Amino acid sequence: MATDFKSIPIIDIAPLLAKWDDPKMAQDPCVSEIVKQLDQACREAGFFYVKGHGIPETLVKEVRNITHKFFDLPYEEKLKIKMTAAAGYRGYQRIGENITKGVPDMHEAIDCYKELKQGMYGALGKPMEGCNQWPDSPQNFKELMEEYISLCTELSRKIMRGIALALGGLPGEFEGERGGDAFWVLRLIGYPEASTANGKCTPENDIGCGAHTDYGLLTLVNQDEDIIALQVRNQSGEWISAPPIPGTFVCNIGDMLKILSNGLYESTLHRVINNSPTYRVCVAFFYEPNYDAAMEPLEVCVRRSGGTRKFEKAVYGEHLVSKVQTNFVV
Ligand SMILES: N=C(N)NCCCC[C@H](N)C(=O)O
Ligand SMILES: O=C(O)CCC(=O)C(=O)O
Ligand SMILES: [Fe+2]
Repeated sequence: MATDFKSIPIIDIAPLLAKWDDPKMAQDPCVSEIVKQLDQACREAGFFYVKGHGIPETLVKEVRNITHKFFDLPYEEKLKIKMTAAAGYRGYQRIGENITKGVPDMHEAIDCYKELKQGMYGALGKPMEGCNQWPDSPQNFKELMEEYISLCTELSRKIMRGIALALGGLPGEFEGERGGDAFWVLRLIGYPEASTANGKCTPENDIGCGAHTDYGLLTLVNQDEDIIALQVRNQSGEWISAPPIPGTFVCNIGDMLKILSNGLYESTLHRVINNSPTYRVCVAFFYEPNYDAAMEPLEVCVRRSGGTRKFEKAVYGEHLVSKVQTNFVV
């Protein structure tokens, strides 16, 4: 968010996806063009839309539809998969349960995380250990989400190869020890329609999700069509809308990429306000580093940003746990 951007750029990443695996991808002129666009978007806004991402639109929609169906169920039914600390913070949370800067958010959600093998990361992994809780109804929920997670993981990995080049690194910069066993988070979120008085929506009353940054590397936002609710903060503090654009994901940078890039890219503040008369669903996929990866500024980024290391080492899993434990008072 280093500028006063007024809108969020759209990047067609199809040529990057076609060459993601090519040892000479960095020399390819079509890839270079996309890398340039990614670099500019990440420096200026920390947010961009991707089109040409290759995930079938039918699946993208179906994931939102089935999420609507789940949130339409009676409360008691949803409570069958209630999120608890003992379940590794996985499962359903009611409206107001997630807290941002001390204020309850007006959303309900199901949180899912990559499953960690018991004891795999010792004390570091313990708070997040547990099995994802999937509802029995609607049918096929788990299967659909698992397919979606797998496609989003692949897509994110390929976009991160473009971002690695944008930072002046090698394509595999975010693989291996940093991201070769990437952690992920999936949040299925429901934002109630704005409350109405005399048939009119009361503007700016309820914050669906308070201003925050995301925690990892890259977020892919799949939001309901026809409702404008996601807002991104620019340098002067204006809130710029990120309206839904069919066939795209909204992508944004997380805290770990801010560290890795030595602040060349920032994790931009954003929030959600659903002022529409319609219930809104968003499916957010968070692509993260390896759970136990220690993040520090890449050499090339330190050089490119004046030679001073701006951030201390941070372990991704520690960052996640500290966030999760302040989001929920369970
Ligand atoms: N994994 C992510 N990014 N989750 C987004 C939740 C943001 C709200 C949360 N209460 C917070 O304050 O972070
Ligand atoms: O609902 C949205 O559009 C975005 C949600 C979000 O920012 C988050 O869950 O981190
Ligand atoms: Fe977010």
